[in-house]
Amino acid sequence: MSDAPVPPDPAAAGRAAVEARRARAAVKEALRSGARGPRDVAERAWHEPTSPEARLRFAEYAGSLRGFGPRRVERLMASLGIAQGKRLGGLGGLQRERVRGWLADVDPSRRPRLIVLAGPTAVGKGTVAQYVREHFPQIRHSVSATTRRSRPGEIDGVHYSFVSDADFDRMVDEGEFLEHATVHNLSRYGTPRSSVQAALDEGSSVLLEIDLQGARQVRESFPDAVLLFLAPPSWDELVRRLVGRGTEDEEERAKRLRTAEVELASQDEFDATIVNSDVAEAAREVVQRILEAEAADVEAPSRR
Ligand SMILES: Nc1ncnc2c1ncn2[C@@H]1O[C@H](COP(=O)(O)OP(=O)(O)OP(=O)(O)O)[C@@H](O)[C@H]1O
Ligand SMILES: Nc1nc2c(ncn2[C@@H]2O[C@H](COP(=O)(O)O)[C@@H](O)[C@H]2O)c(=O)[nH]1
Repeated sequence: MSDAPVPPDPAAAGRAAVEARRARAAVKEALRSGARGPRDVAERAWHEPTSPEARLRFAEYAGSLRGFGPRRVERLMASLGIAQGKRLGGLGGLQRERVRGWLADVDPSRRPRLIVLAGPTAVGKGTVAQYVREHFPQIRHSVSATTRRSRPGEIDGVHYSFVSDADFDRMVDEGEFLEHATVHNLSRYGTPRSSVQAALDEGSSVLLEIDLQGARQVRESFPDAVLLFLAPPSWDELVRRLVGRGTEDEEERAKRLRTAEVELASQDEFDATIVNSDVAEAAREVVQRILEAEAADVEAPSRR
């Protein structure tokens, strides 16, 4: 094979540029229509430097907000010390802090919430949460720590932080968990306090996919958290999903189903039950509940 440099493909570059413009236009339209809030867009830009949000010019971003004409955008940029042409993803640390301060005034109509998604084993919590992750990037997801071994395909730091028993003990002792529990009498799981608090402070709601014991602990320490219970269409379907997933042996499946009976009996403790017959529909219902909760009670002081 030759080592000669591959000549650029102008047609492919042109197509990519058109696609990128389209993606930025979609973000602006979402801001204009109110489908996405300005805080969500800014945080996404800062967390994902290659995203369309990051490539959006600040002037276009601010200009997409209701009530922000060119003169107002110009004044805003001058007051925040942002030069013309600057992209959202290119803002420095100080500029980001100033933008966050401004957003706190401009978007006071939404309050970030802690959302618990619980439900029996294999009901589809992970599948629904993954759908939310892919289609509704404004909602953040907590990555739990666990002492269980990773399954094939699971990535440390993405699906879970896989830790030893000793590390888990240390994290408990140092108060690093917002809640933690031994689940199915097998392994320990815990929600990291600092990353969840950081996301809330940045104005994003955070979804916790945790068990019933964890849900109860969250309700104690965050009385304004929203607790959603994901239920199966039927018991038989739940068993089919657990067996079909094929990640547990017979003995562990039996343990999980025993926990599932207890969890199904606890639905009344939750703010809402969502039946997972169809993944996309269940995910949309979860997001709908989150948006409603963010918009509710904004005048009420946080009880946290
Ligand atoms: N609506 C659905 N219809 C059919 N199958 C589904 C649906 N939702 C999820 N599943 C399937 O059910 C199985 C279990 O899903 P998943 O692993 O997401 O459950 P879970 O609630 O996160 O389980 P656990 O609590 O044990 O971790 C998977 O094989 C998944 O593909
Ligand atoms: N209390 C908590 N429960 C958690 C947390 N992370 C996950 N879980 C729950 O554990 C079971 C089993 O999960 P699996 O990945 O081993 O199948 C499931 O119900 C999860 O929701 C957590 O941080 N705290």
